[in-house]
Amino acid sequence: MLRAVYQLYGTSATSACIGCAIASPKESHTEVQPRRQELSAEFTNNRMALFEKVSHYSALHPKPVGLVLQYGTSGFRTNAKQLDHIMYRMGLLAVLRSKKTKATIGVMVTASHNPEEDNGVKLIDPMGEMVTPLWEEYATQLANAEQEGLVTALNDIIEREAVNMSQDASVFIGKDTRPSSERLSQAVLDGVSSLGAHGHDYGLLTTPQLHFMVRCKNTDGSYGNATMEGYYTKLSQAFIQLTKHVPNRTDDQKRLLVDGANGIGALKMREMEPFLQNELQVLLYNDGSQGKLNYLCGADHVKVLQKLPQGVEIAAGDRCCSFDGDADRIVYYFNDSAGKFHLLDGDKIATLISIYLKELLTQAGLDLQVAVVQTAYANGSSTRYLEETMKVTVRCVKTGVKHLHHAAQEFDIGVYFEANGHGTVLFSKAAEGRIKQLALDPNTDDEKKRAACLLENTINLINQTVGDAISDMLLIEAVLAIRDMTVQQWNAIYTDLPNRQLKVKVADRRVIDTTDAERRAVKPAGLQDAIDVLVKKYQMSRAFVRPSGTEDVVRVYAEADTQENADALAHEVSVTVYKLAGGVGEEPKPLH
Ligand SMILES: CC(=O)N[C@H]1[C@@H](OP(=O)(O)O)O[C@H](CO)[C@@H](O)[C@@H]1O
Ligand SMILES: [Mg+2]
Repeated sequence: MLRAVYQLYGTSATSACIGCAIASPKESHTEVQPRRQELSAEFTNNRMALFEKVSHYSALHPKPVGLVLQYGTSGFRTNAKQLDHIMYRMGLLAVLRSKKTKATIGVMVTASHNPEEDNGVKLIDPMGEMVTPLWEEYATQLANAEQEGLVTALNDIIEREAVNMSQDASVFIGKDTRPSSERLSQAVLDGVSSLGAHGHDYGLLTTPQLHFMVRCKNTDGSYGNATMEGYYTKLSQAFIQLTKHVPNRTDDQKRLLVDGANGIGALKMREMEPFLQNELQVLLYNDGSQGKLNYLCGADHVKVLQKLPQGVEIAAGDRCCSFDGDADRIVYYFNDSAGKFHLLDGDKIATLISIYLKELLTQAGLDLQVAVVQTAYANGSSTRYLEETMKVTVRCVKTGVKHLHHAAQEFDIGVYFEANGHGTVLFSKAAEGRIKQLALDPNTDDEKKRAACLLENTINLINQTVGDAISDMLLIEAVLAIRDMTVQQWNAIYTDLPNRQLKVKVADRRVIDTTDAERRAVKPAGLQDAIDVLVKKYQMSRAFVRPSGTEDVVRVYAEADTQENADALAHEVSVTVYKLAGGVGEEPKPLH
């Protein structure tokens, strides 16, 4: 197994020019040559000892021969049985990333809304954002190296990134409540320690909480304290500040039903409750004491099936929300007095928050641009409302939070939400500065000061690193209270176009290629033309297809003037995909 190391370093010690520790052998500075050789030998010995340790421990986390996995839309995600070697290797990669960035890196063990048997892992960069795309590629390379090639693959990354191996490293690790998460996070820790680095294990916490911790650590506490208490204190204080001036909030207004998806979000809501000092009265369902994670409950179930989760006792008009399995997504809903279900998804959340922010900015007299970032899955009515009624800039990007986050960073205030409820708000440094300055300025008039203070507390309430169900929930609750709005009034801002999402199984989903933020298919030939013909048959219609980044399926989305038409269009497009893109199994059947 160690042959690769000897091949790399055995023949010529001076060729080991990695990082800044060793000067290039091509330089001909004769005076320093002996010292350099001495250093090189020591360096080589250290590196070999390190790699021997990596090899030794990696044998305890062996890769199934031939297994190929990809760092997908949201990290690696598959059946938990296939992930032990991936976890170990992500521990190694996190150490390299930490040395490279000279900062703490996060590793989260979770498979979010996937079934309980699955698991996954994602890396968190220094400011709490998703790891940069180039390192996603490294993650895939390292994950797929066969056992005997692991050290070579590791060394390749070290060389390409000129990682200084003598730099200290620090890695934060967290996990969700899946039964496999304990063992898998231990494998991450093994990877971290086999490269001689320090891993801090937070144990159970939500994905966005780990993102928060990483950012706190790397900003020396200016974002908050990197502890659970630090997180709860920061958010609950901001929430209490925001709601304390709202007159006569009734118990009904403070009451919220929360579906915890039988996951980590439920545990953390319980922990947070005392910090909220009864300003929010949470009735927690699917808290994990009985049901299975994500099973017939949680944000994804509610959004995709457009119906209530099991296990929630809802009365007409009750305001409810669902988290997903790692609490980075949230959707709201209610049943009206006729028993009809109404969903308030990521698009409705983005709209509510944008209205609130725009109004405060006007009151504060601050000329800051608010933009909303969506994906092709955003309901057409939301885009129309935002552009035509609210006159905000709307940007459409590819599916996946990293794309939304990136686009949102371009604006003073970027509100981004996927329709499924994953999103947050980003404030540029300049925008934050101007808001804070106005709140402090003794010459600011009362109305402006009030608006600036509300904006300042809003910033503190938002987890700007990534979508966060708890933080988003508190923000929505605060906005509804401040604006004295009911969930019904919020829902009436615009009416969703009926829509349908379907999945089609094909032999190889890579035969589909898309453009225009995934709204048009450029491959296979003829597919887009066929979709265009189908779309023309219906009123107010739109449809697109794209290969999923997290499941082995092609996703179909359609919307139209009525639910029947949306269903029919989605079905017809599914059949077209099946026929033109190599469908497998039975041909899709009509929904009705
Ligand atoms: C239509 C849809 O909801 N797609 C989800 C899903 O991605 P797919 O690439 O569609 O499988 O999982 C992603 C990760 O959680 C999430 O970012 C995305 O929005
Ligand atoms: Mg999630």
